[in-house]
Amino acid sequence: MNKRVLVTGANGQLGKTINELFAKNKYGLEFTFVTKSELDITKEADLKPFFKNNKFDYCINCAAYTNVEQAEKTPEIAYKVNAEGVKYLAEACKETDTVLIHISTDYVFDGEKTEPYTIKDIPNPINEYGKSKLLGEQHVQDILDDYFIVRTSWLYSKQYGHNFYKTILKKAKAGEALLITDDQLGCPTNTENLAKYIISLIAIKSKDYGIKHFCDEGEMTWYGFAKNILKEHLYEHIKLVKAKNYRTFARRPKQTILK
Ligand SMILES: NC(=O)C1=CN([C@@H]2O[C@H](COP(=O)(O)OP(=O)(O)OC[C@H]3O[C@@H](n4cnc5c(N)ncnc54)[C@H](OP(=O)(O)O)[C@@H]3O)[C@@H](O)[C@H]2O)C=CC1
Ligand SMILES: Cc1cn([C@H]2C[C@H](O)[C@@H](COP(=O)(O)OP(=O)(O)O[C@H]3O[C@@H](C)C(=O)[C@@H](O)[C@H]3O)O2)c(=O)[nH]c1=O
Repeated sequence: MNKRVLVTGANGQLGKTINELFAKNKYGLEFTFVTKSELDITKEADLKPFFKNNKFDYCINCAAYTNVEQAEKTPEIAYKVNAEGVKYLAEACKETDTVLIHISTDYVFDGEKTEPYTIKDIPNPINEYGKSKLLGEQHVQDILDDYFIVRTSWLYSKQYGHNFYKTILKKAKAGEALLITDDQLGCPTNTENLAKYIISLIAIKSKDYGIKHFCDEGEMTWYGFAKNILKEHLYEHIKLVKAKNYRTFARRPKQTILK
């Protein structure tokens, strides 16, 4: 029998990628994609009947508040979605025996470790986005037994959404010189690879529940990532300057390579 899979936050870059790659019922999966306007995860009263009426086997939660800078200025919005909304989602999954595949972030770590972060390392987020995402993880762990928390890093789609990859291309196309921080180390992760990993958990009927780390190979700084993007698109003539202490509103962890 087909497994019924709900994807929340379907208008985001990961949601759209899952839709593009898997909506046509591959691997015997039957998908329902819901955008924020169709199912707002912070609306508890809408969420529970929706789950009860539909009987999903899995819920892939791609819904999140991902604006790291704005989260620092108005944290309550980030907590509402990334923590409270996730709690309601976990409760709805609990009541309906739905396995939750929840996506989290490398920004739950403080970045002070010199080695890659393992799933056993203790999170210690240094910005409001990371704190709100950690609280979301904790709700999932408190409420559910059958869950996957998939932490990933520096996510980008070449087609969909807002991300560093697209920002750099936009600036390069406009002929803007680029001043890019060289102070953080991480692994950019293409949404297509993450989407395949998530679906593989369902396809192989994994019951190895708990926290997972998934990122693409290749550690680099944002400067290095920008350099690669310019090279890929033959924009190597665009001026690219390493920034030390690039000023942002939110602090970012120095190194968040996920093992
Ligand atoms: N982007 C990144 O670099 C990284 C992301 N992640 C995590 O991966 C996951 C997917 O991220 P990504 O695809 O990049 O995120 P996006 O910001 O591209 O997409 C998130 C989606 O969630 C929607 N959304 C926001 N609030 C709600 C709500 N209350 N109810 C339902 N939907 C809502 C947004 O809608 P709208 O736009 O209309 O507000 C948007 O469509 C998230 O959990 C994120 O934290 C992890 C590491 C890196
Ligand atoms: C646009 C730009 C950014 N930067 C810096 C700012 C920041 O330190 C770094 C990355 O900038 P961004 O704002 O694009 O990325 P940021 O919002 O920090 O990305 C994070 O998003 C959340 C959702 C995650 O979960 C993380 O894994 C991570 O991907 O690059 C520059 O140095 N120059 C620039 O021109």
